[in-house]
Amino acid sequence: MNPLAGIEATVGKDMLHKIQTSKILLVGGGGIGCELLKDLSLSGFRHVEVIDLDTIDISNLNRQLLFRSQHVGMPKCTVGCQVAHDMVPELEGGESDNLPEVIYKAHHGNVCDASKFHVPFIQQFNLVLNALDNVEARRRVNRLCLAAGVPLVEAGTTGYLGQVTVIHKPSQVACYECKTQETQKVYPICTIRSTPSMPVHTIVWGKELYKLLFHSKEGESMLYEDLEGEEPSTYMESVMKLRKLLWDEGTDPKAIAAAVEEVLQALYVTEIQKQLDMGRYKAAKKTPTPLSNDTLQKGCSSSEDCASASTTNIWSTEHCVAQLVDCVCMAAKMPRNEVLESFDKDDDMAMRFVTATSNLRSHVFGIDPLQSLYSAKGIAGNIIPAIATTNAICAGLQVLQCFKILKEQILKGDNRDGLDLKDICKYINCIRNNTRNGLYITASQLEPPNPNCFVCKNANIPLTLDVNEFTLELFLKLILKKRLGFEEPTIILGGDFIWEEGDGADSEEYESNLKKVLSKLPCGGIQHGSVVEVDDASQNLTIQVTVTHQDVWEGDEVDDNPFIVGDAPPHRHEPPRKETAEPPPAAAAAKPATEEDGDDDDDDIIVMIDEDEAKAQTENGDKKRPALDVEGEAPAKRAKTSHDDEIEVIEID
Ligand SMILES: Nc1ncnc2c1ncn2[C@@H]1O[C@H](COP(=O)(O)OP(=O)(O)OP(=O)(O)O)[C@@H](O)[C@H]1O
Ligand SMILES: [Zn+2]
Repeated sequence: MNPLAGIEATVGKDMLHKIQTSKILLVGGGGIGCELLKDLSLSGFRHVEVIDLDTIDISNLNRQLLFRSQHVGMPKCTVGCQVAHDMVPELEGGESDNLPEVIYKAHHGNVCDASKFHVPFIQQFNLVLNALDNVEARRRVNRLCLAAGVPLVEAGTTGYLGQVTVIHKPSQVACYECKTQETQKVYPICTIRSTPSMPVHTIVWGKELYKLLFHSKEGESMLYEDLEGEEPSTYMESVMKLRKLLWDEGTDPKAIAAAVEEVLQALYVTEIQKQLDMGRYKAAKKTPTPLSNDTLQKGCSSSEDCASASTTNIWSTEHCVAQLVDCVCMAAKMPRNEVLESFDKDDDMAMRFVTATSNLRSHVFGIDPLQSLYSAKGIAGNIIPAIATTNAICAGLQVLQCFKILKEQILKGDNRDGLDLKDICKYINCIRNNTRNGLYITASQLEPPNPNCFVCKNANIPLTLDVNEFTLELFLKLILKKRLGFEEPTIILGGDFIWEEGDGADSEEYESNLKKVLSKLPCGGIQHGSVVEVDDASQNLTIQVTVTHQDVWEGDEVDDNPFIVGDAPPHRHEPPRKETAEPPPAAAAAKPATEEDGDDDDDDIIVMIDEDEAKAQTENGDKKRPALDVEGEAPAKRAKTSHDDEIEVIEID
């Protein structure tokens, strides 16, 4: 019996032959990647190459079906390729002899490595499948495929939700970067500081409290207040005292324990009572209740073993107090450089600290439910558990899109540019609650490119900054690399080179420009109205940036170096205009960047904004379509488009 008879009956002889002779590149060998490898091999694909940078972790085994416990520690791509290779069905009677050899080739590395994965590499393949979990890598593959003219079948899942789409420049369809990738949830600062109402608010507060105690620069925490300033919160003095003791070497552990008790008293009793006395919570739905002195004292004198406390049970308030004392005393004993400056969900002490501190605050503010360490970790790290079934469904849908592309390639022969997938492929959504028509999987037409997309439409980028404060170094790091995804930028001003890097570049020649502010660069410098050209040969990308100079914004420290990519708002500190129905400029809520932004923790998708900005955002509504995969954030529902009425059931044609 021919093991591929089923496939042949479904797709036809010519298509099966195309499947057997095509070359496929798969980027990412994790949850979706394993499903894809299984689907591809069982469908008869004989040449598949996989790029993945990771090794197999024990936590992957529940859903990454090609891996077993003996594979833990080995590269995902190597094991995935071996297992999938052995699953490719061979035909009986030597019929497979006329077919190309079965090659499942692993590339253990980062797809952003321009020395290995470049446009000519991509051009070897009939199509590329993405099974990634982060924006940076997706952005890179998007650009490589656009430059190479190779179709990309992109997918992402978040819990029960999944999306699949096809990107192909010659087909004039939207690319991955045509829409802003929303990666941050926004909470007003005042909610976090004074009026929390949800567990996530107290967890964010706990992370900031961690920073206030352990970060080398206390000002990095949004809870920081200057003791010399106007009416600092009552806890600032005791927190600063504890910080000093922690930073001084050889402090008596008893002094630390006493100082922690003082901080707890100030945070959960004195400050709350002060706010109540000032009538702050008169109109609030729930009035906070200060922590009882009895709980504080019992917790502080507890001798429970905190390090091995349950991670799945909810700790009592007394135990939370004991945990905080234990965490701070433990940090005091550690060498300074071993205590993390900012919270990391994978650091045991940091996680115990944040669980305890946020639960005490939730208790005081009557916020339900209190969290176990395990569930607090989910919220703090914004983890939505991956669901194997969603991955399997999306991978299957990706392979169906592959069939459509390959069928079109049979019709168009070798003419890469003649391929038009606009009306062939679909944008597919997997949803948790069915549509009015009872569908859980919906498909709509691929959207056209965004005319303002600088990646696929070479649109000019407006950039607003202070040219007398911004150095070339910051321009490269914060704007070109971090914000715009350039790998090896070359900067040209009025026809002359200002900066060059990458293969064969003579960066040393331009080294002296790095520390210069933009207006003082050679060739007349970058001034108000200058048009700067930036090339990146590694991704065949050339852009033009039109610079608008704006003096350092009122109220901002020069060191914060704010900038706005996109249309600048009339004035960043202008109050929201209530009467206007006009949507805000795309970048109006852009967060001022600091140099530290480059070290952002990927898990930290929560930002704080001030009340005015928060109101402006809610009043104007969020018009963005959610990202294909927003790490850890439910893509909710796709914004309604003109195509949404054309929902259809997926079928193989
Ligand atoms: N820049 C990159 N280059 C190559 N592979 C990448 C890159 N970024 C991510 N990946 C790979 O993409 C895969 C994504 O798979 P998945 O979302 O299942 O993540 P995971 O790390 O396996 O699971 P989890 O994060 O849930 O533990 C991972 O195997 C990861 O190694
Ligand atoms: Zn685009």
